[in-house]
Amino acid sequence: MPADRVRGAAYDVLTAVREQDAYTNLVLPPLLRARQITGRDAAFATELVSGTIRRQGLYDAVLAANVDRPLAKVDPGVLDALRLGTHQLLAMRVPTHAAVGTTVDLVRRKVGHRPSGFANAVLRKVARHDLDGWVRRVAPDPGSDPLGYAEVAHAHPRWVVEALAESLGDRRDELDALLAADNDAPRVTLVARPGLATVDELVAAGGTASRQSRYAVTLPGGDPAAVPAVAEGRAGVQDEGSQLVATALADAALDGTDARWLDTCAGPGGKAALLAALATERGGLLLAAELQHHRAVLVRSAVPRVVTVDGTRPAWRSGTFDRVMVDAPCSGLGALRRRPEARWRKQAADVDGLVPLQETLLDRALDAARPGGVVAYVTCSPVLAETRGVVAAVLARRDDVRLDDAAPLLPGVTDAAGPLPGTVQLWPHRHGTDAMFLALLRRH
Ligand SMILES: C[S@@+](CC[C@H](N)C(=O)[O-])C[C@H]1O[C@@H](n2cnc3c(N)ncnc32)[C@H](O)[C@@H]1O
Repeated sequence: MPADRVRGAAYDVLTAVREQDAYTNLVLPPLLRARQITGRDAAFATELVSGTIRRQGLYDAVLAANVDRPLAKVDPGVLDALRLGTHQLLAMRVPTHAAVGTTVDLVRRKVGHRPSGFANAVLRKVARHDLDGWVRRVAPDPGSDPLGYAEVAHAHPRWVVEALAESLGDRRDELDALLAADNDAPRVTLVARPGLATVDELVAAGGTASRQSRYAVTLPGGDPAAVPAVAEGRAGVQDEGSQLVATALADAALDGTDARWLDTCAGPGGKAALLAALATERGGLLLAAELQHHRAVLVRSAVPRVVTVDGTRPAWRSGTFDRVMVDAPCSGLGALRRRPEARWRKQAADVDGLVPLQETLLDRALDAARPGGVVAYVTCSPVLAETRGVVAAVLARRDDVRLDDAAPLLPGVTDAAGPLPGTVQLWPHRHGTDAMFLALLRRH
């Protein structure tokens, strides 16, 4: 059983996420390093924190059924500890005596002696049923209220359930699988940056080559920074979907020059690093642009030419680039696996606010492309307003652009038709990737 300092670390991350709006992915790794929590203990802490936050909506419904007052009246620190205990009981196969005993200890150490009896009583009640048993008790009937069931059983806010259901279109029967995939920890996937590292090198370091991206290798676990190619910046950690959309842009057929590439929304630089390596192999050059200076600085570690500019008011001449990537700021509803707290923080109104920016960024990116040049419009969201809506709106007001067929540019990928002909939509439950959307547009 991991020592209590592991659960103490998990509790402290939950506190930072709740009190300071911190991001799990930014807070957890340095905290584990600072407390010298490594190996299996680090993996346990990561699953404890991420799983607890992802499923918070469900765990709160379970706890509400076992507490005799509204959860809002429970001390927030005690509630965090109860959520951690509930995740261990219902999803981590920690024996009841260990999950309950360590949570009661945690409450005593972090909050005080008084609420420890309460925590003990509540968790003993939670331990009476398994996860499925609790879902049957606290979620609406899936037959009569499928979206209400999905909201509670898979712990997603209602508006997210509705947006994802809509984005599945005529495959709405996959909703449960999609939402369940959002609750799984994503595999750690590496990219072998072309010309700098090889897939064979990463396989020799213990990874498994993927059949979808020709540069992707998945790791069985452990710390990716321990792989020498990653430590040296020749390889990186990158979702396979991100690799696929970047290579699709690089592989699109092009007549004429192929030397000037642009990434208009480059920070923190994952796709820019891959595109820069591919451009360099062909004797070309990538210009990476990013609005926020601190994110532009991150891009610089892997890309030589980086500028801090607003992609809606570009500093480059129109009609000059052969290939352009617009990886637009988006709701991120396709990457919920990776950002445990994101689903609870975002609002439906965020999408409405993003769409005009996405349209303008795509418009300016099309201006930047030369006649015959190709533009990839990418989101890590499958929400139709951000994908189909943006592309259709921009196509409707321009007569110098057409939509290319992107599907043949992802030869290892099947069953990924997007919401407009020729577009691609990847899915966590079908492809094991983030739900990346890709449209390839061509200037003429
Ligand atoms: C989805 S992220 C890009 C991720 C990046 N391509 C990668 O693979 O690492 C979108 C980025 O667009 C940037 N951004 C937002 N508005 C922008 C604008 N008007 N011009 C340029 N970049 C912008 C955000 O700061 C953010 O870094």
